Order: sequence, then C-alpha cells, then structure tokens
Amino acid sequence: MALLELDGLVKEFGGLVATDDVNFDVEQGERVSIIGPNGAGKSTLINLITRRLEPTRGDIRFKGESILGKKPHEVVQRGISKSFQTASIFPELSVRENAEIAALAAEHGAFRFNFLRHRDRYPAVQDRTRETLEAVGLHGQRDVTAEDLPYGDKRRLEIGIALASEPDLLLMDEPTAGMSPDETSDTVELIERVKEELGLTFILVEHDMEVIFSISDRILVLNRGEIIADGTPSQVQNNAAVQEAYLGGVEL
Ligand SMILES: Nc1ncnc2c1ncn2[C@@H]1O[C@H](COP(=O)(O)OP(=O)(O)OP(=O)(O)O)[C@@H](O)[C@H]1O
Repeated sequence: MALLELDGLVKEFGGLVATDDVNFDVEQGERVSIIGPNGAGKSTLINLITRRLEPTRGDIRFKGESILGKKPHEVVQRGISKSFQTASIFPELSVRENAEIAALAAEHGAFRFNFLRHRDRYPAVQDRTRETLEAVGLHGQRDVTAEDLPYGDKRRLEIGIALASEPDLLLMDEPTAGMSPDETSDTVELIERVKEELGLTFILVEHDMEVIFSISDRILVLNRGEIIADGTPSQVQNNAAVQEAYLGGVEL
C-alpha cells in the first residue's frame, strides 16, 4: 500500500479547473517534486492534501484511509505536515517556544493558548523540542525571538516546526523562495540531511531546477491542472512534452 494515494482528484474554482483528474501514489520513503508553469495547480494540489481546500471530486487516501472529512489539524496528527506555511511562526515568541508549540500541538491536538503555561508537564515535548532544534541547527539560537532571526534561519525554523510533529509525509511549498544562493544551498543541505537522518517521505513544490534535480527521486509535471509526466529526473528532463509545455521548447 502506498503512503499517499490521489484518486481522480478534481478541484474547480467556478469555471476554472485547477486540478484535473489527478492520480498518483507516493510510496514510503519517496522524495517527489512537483513542477509546472505558473498557475499549473501545484499549490492547489498541496492545499488539497493538507485539507485546506475541499476537492470537487475524487479521493485522497493516507495510509490506506480516506482523509476527506478530516480537519487540517487531524491530518497533521495522522502524519502529514507542511512547511513554509504562511504564518507558521509566532514572531514574538522565542525559537524554543515556537518549536514547543509545534511539538505540543502534534501530541495534543489543535493549538490552544494555554499550551505554553503547561509545557513543563510534558517531558516528551521538551525532548522533541530539543531534538527538532538540533536537527535544523537552531539549538544555539533557542532563546532568540523568532522575528529577530535572519531570513534563512526563519525558514529553517519553519522546517523545524513542520518536523516537530514527526510527520510521515512532509509537504514543502517553495522552500527556497526568496533566498540568497548561500541560503538556498544551506536549505538544500538541511533537506538532504533530514531526508537521510529521518528517512523522510516528502513532496516538494519548487521552481529552482538545481534544487529539484539534487533532492528528488521522482518528478511530477503539472500543466493546466493535469499531470503530463511522472518519472525520474532524467526521464523528465528528456521528455519532449515537458520541454514543450513547461519551457516552450527550451532545454531543461
Ligand atoms: N482560491 C482560489 N480561487 C480561485 N481561483 C484560484 C484559487 N486558487 C488558485 N486558483 C486558480 O487555480 C489555478 C491554479 O493555481 P495554483 O496556485 O494552484 O497554481 P501554481 O501551479 O501553484 O502556480 P504558481 O507556480 O504561480 O504558484 C490558477 O489559475 C489560479 O488562478
């Protein structure tokens, strides 16, 4: 059984078909990138998987069970986490408090405002917080207020927040957007490290081809809501339909 199964997934916005009969499986341990031109439906697909959007038709199964009907936080508790979510960081709290909230929410359900007051009652949360901050290289900055972190470190903290729930599947929407070349290579290194250390399964939406080719086992190409190619990086690179649709004939 695949970890994630998308079955005939359609999302319409009024007359516009943003995802058009999308079918694919993701196996445990696979690292999948989704590419495609602007407006192809990539973010829509991610938002359907995290239950931020309701599909018009079709089904999404995780570990063999349909997740339609589940709330976004229930999906997180089942093991799907998304990084680079707008406003996943609480800017006025410290790096450590941000990781604690994520670890607490993963164990005890949707965020509640009295979480931090009771955090010492949960030693497992303290361990998870420390491990998470060590994994993303922010343990030394644990007492820094999140809004004072440099941009690249904020994005690291976002990855940490997503990892704190110990997901089975991590979704990343443009992890290197807005980063300098140095921050991009640090982020790629971080993703490589967590992928090796945690054996993580992930789906990545990204525009940067270097990032995609260095960290994916498999690439799905979306065009106008439809999957037009699904294969290894070299299969996709040599696919004529992809070159035509995605880059207007320019070689990848
Ligand atoms: N909430 C919405 N209401 C109406 N139309 C939407 C909504 N969200 C997305 N769309 C439309 O659905 C289509 C797919 O958009 P989506 O954001 O998923 O594409 P994308 O591949 O992620 O694009 P980009 O690379 O530019 O982020 C676009 O035509 C977009 O305008």
